[in-house]
Amino acid sequence: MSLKVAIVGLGRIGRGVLRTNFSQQSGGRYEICVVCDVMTIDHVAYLLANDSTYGRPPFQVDCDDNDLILDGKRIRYQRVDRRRSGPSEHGLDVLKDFGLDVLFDATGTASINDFQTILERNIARKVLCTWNISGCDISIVYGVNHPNYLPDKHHVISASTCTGNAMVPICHILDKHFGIVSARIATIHPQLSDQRVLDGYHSSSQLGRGCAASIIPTGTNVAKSTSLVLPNLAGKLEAISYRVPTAIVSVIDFTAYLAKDTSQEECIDLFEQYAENQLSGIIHCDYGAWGHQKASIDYMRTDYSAILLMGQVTVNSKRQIGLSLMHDNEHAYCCRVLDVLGVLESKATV
Ligand SMILES: NC(=O)c1ccc[n+]([C@@H]2O[C@H](COP(=O)([O-])OP(=O)(O)OC[C@H]3O[C@@H](n4cnc5c(N)ncnc54)[C@H](O)[C@@H]3O)[C@@H](O)[C@H]2O)c1
Repeated sequence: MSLKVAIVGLGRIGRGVLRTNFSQQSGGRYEICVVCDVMTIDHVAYLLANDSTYGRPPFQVDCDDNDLILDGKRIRYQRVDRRRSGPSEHGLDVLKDFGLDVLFDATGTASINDFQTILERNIARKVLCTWNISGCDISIVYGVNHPNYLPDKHHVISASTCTGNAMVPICHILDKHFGIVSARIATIHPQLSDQRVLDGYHSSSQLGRGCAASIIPTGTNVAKSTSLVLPNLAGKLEAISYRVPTAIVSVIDFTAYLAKDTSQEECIDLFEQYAENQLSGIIHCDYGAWGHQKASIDYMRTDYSAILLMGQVTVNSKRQIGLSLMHDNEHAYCCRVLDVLGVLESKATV
């Protein structure tokens, strides 16, 4: 059964999922029948065709008054604005006509009540979103807990966050084999659209600082993302994020205290085994190029949720492990969103 999907929010992630869906399979891996944003349709076409980070997409982009046209395939565009008072005014009710299986929300601005309304009004059978939303039925990190998805029980689904998708598989391995006593996670994250370009007012003072001028310490939900999927780690993780003036690819610097003794060799073997077997396509062990460590930009457009820099794996005093991870925070995340859609599709009842 091919899922009928709507994308609401055509920002970095919404456009990324649209682009990746078309790049993975001619005509699209899934049937995205309608896409929505507050922008006019010409703005969407312009941003899809011209991307400062990834360049031009590998398909032709065009539009008319109602449809985006990607390599000749029409996708209906619906202008919506959830800030207006009720569902009939904000435009989402129109989506009922599409018989949607999944409304994929990549706005970052919706509430759990918005999602409940979508389900109650039969606008879509499932909602999938791109952040940790309180009250969702399940947070899925593909590769680790996606078999736990139950179609009769889980209707509002989170695909976790980009850093959650990187951190959870690694924590899963370490906790299963050695037990994590406590850990500190530092993410070094590229600029995001929630930051100011120049110093100005923002409800978070740090995110109001000019994004190109500084390395900006800020909060991150990665500890929450991780413990939502691995509840055994609740209360054991602390995290900080630094926003840096780059466009793409995140780094995670990770230190954990383990409950059992181990060695650098044992950990390297374990990561290699997982990368080749249970977590193939999700984690990758990277040894650089000709003995040289690559730079973050070299990992742009990689599909893996987490790339382990194998030259940086350290074990001190048998119980303290240090790791460096990299991941394309947009593209790899969009690949995982499509994988989660695949899980919903495989368990969909006709
Ligand atoms: N950028 C990343 O690296 C990344 C990775 C994983 C998850 N996420 C999450 O994905 C979400 C979106 O992030 P982004 O970087 O794509 O942000 P973005 O600002 O680039 O995109 C958000 C889009 O949603 C639209 N939008 C906002 N409110 C809307 C509304 N009420 N109705 C319709 N459209 C609306 C905006 O116009 C914009 O086009 C956030 O929750 C973020 O945490 C981002």
